[in-house]
Formats: sequence, structure tokens, C-alpha cells
Amino acid sequence: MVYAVRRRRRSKLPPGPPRLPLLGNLLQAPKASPWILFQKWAQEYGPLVSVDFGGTIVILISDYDIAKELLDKRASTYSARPRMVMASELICKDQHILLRQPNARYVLHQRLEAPVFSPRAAPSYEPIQDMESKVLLHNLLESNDIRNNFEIYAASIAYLLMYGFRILTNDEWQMHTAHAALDDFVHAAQPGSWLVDSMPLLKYLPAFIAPFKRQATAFYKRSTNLYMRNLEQGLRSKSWNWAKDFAAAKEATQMSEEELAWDVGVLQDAAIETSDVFLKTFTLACVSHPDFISRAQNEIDEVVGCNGSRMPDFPDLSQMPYVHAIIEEVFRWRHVMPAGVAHATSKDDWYNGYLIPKGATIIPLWKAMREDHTRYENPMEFRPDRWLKAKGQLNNWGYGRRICAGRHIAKNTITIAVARILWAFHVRPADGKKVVVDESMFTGGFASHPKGFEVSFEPRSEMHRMTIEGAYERVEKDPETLMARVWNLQVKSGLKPRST
Ligand code: HEM
Repeated sequence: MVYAVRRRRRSKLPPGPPRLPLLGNLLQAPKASPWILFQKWAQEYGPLVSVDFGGTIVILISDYDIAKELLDKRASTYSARPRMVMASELICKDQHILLRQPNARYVLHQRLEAPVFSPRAAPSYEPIQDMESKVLLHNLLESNDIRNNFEIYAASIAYLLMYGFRILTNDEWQMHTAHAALDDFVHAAQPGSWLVDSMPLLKYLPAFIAPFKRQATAFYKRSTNLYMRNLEQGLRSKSWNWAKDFAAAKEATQMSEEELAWDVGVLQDAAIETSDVFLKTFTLACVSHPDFISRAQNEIDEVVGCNGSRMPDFPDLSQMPYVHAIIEEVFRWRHVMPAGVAHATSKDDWYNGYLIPKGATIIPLWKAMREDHTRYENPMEFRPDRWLKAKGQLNNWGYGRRICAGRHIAKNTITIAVARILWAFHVRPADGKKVVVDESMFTGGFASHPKGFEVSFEPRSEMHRMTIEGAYERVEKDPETLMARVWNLQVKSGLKPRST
């Protein structure tokens, strides 16, 4: 009887590849770059596909409108996260905001964070992004090493806001530890790697007979040590920062120091890799589809003048539609997370006659949506012009209640960097040969990094070089002075920072 009901329910699921009894499609579960197989399935079975990974139903959506309908409009059903026993429950002890289930604790953390993420707060961080983007240009004059330079840029902005100190070399112990912790996390989040993910009861085994629990504890300790030490340093700072602001909030009175440390620490993880990957992908577009560069430089020069004596500032960006079109096209051409970010359902739902069962993992398959030939002419080509007339944006920042909390800040971080890099440099392949892009040039993992190409940043003129050097010398770099400026800007705009 139970079996018959289950079979009837399964027959209502969206189409998908044939399944084995019990295991379903588990043996096909991709480990490294899941979007490749998922996109193949989408091409074969349509915009809504179901697969069964050992009892977990996964729904792949590769159509913008369906994703919007389900994940945005029906957000009350689609805002949970897939259960990840190893990555979320054992390694993070349920303290990772991205993986939290939408319960009262999650809402408490959202409330704690909301004031620093508001659209009104975002412009107050411009002094930090202005300074760090001037340092980025200077670093690019000295070295073409985008792996280091972009990461220093993204990390220094995040550390300044969150803890009030800067990242200067990428050789700081915090960066080494953060890299190791991220590797731990990516390893732990790989589907099919841990038996405990399919058999959650195993998590109650004592550690001495469960090696995965000892490993989880080691990973947890590494991240906790990093986050606690950063929090302590942030709290000692004389000026305002997010750590101090959160610690003074009423929501924090319901949290242990460790829970608070994890809250801030996870934000730092969310901020750095995403912005770094975006800027590397933009650079890959420059060396593979260079035709757009001169048009962008003409637009920028029209606003700031063409003699190289003035670089674009934040107020100039509103006069640069083509620069904004470049940002949008980078997200379309190759999103930082090609497989989107998974949500989960909290109850049964129906779409177009198909059952989307409670507890299903919902994957908005961004790579497939963005390479849809019926929507984009030559989708593999990088063409910012697509966005000059198009209205609105794609779903670059996710959906519904789980939409990226840091998007207003992140947009400024990437847009000022792109505008200034294009103003400053001829961005070219290091060996002069146009780079041909294919999937092998991207890493697997949650965020997919472009790799295996070399690029040169040559100042557009001697005057550009002198302007970069002058701006670097003159810009205020002292963390406490800058963060005091941020605090003042917040107060001026009517916000009420919770600490000084
Ligand atoms: C280019 C940079 C960035 C990109 C592309 C990006 C993208 C995303 C995406 C796609 C999600 C998942 C949305 C969903 O599940 O539907 C997300 C979540 C999140 N992002 Fe970002 N992000 C960026 C930068 C940042 C920054 C700078 C911060 C904070 C300072 C941040 C904080 C968060 C947080 C807290 C979440 C979790 C939201 C939740 O599950 O409730 N992100 N981001």
C-alpha cells in the first residue's frame, strides 16, 4: 500500500533520467561541476527535470519564468535549504546563514544583519571601496597577478567593514586559514561524499567509532578559531565596524559569543570569493572578447575626460550605461555560481500538473538559463550590448527570502573596480593571443573560478600611470579614520549605528 502511494506520487514528478530501484540516480550524482550534467539533462528532458539521489528528490529548473514563479512568488514554500548533515550540522553546528533553515533563529540573524545591508547603508561604504580600488589599480601596475590582487581587493573591503582592519598581502594567517576552511567546506558539501548525508542518524554515533565526526570537529575548530580571533580584533578596534555593531545589537543578547563570531565570519566568506570570481571572470571576458573594451573606454572618457588625469568616481557611474551592461553580461556569460544556489521546499507544491514534493532540493540552473539560444543570440559570445535596451536584471543575486543580503554592497564593489580598471589599463592576453574559452577553464566547486590564462595590465598612457600613483599616495588608508568616516555617513543619512 505504502509502496503504491509512493509510486503514484513519483509518477507525478517532472520528467527525468531513468532511475534504479532504491538508488535512483545516485550513481550518476556529479561530484565536481554538477552544472555540466544538469544542463545535459535539461536539454534532454525540458525546463523542469526531476532526479532522485538516493531518496532525495532534486528538481532542476532551467527556465527564468518557472524559477521566478516558484522561488520568488511562492517564496513561503521555496525558502528552505537542502539538509546537509556533514557541511551544515556537523561542521558549522547549524551556524552558517546560507545553510540555515528558515526558522526563528534564522530570522534573528537576519534582523541582526539587516541594518548594515540596507540600500541606505550601502553608499556609506564607498570611502572603503574607493580606497581599496585605488590600491587595486596600484597593485595591478606592479603585478599582473589577478589571483592575488583581486582577492586582496575583495578581502580587504570585507575585513575592514567587518573587523576594522585591512588585508595587504594575502599572506596573512587569516587568509591562509580562510582558504583551508573553504577547502574543508567545499569537500564537506560534495554530494554523495558522506554516508551521514544519506543516513542522518549516523551523526549520533560516538566520535571514537565515527571518523567523519572527528574530521568534522577538526574543520569546525579551524573555522571557529578564525572567526573568534577576528571577532576579538574587531571588538578591540577604536572605530565602528560590523563586529562592534552586531555585538551591541539587542539580538546579540540571545547569542553566545561563538554564535556571533560565526555570524560575522560567514559573511566574510560570502563576500570575498564571490567578488573575486566575478572580477576574474570579467578579466577573462576582456582577453577572450576584447571588442567591447574600446567602447567602454570611450564611454568612460566622455565622462571623466580622455587625458588620463581623472579616474571615474562613484557619482560618475550613473552616467555609464555601458559599464553597467558589462556587469550584467559578465553575470550572464558566466555566473559565479553556474548551478545557482539550491533552495528546498517546506511543503508539497504543484506546478503545471507536476508534483514538487516537500523536502525536494530546488536547483535554479543558471548556466542553462543563460545559454538559452531561444533567448540569447550566440549565448557563448560576450556582448554587453544585449543589456542596453533590455529592461531589468537577471536573477544574479538569487531569489525570494534567500536573495543575497550583500547585493547592494557587492554591486558597488564590482562596478567601481570594473570602471576603474577599464579607465586605467589596456587589458590584454599576456602572450598577445586571444584566449578561447571552454568549460575546462573553470574550476568545480560552489563558486567556479576561471583559471589557466595570463593577462597583462598596461597603463593606457603615462598620465594614467601618474594619476594612479598619485591617487594611491594621497588616498586615506588608515582603517580607523576610514571607518569613522563610514559611521559619520551613516548617521548623516539618518541611520542609527548600534555602536560607535
Ligand atoms: C559578486 C558578489 C556576490 C554574488 C554574486 C553573490 C551571490 C549570492 C547568491 C546567488 C546567493 C544565494 C541566493 C539564493 O539562495 O537564492 C547569496 C547569498 C548570500 N550572500 Fe551574496 N553574493 C555576493 C556578495 C556578497 C557580499 C559582499 C555579502 C556580504 C557582505 C553577501 C552576503 C550573502 C548572504 C548573507 C547570503 C545568504 C542569504 C540567505 O541564505 O539568507 N554576498 N549571494
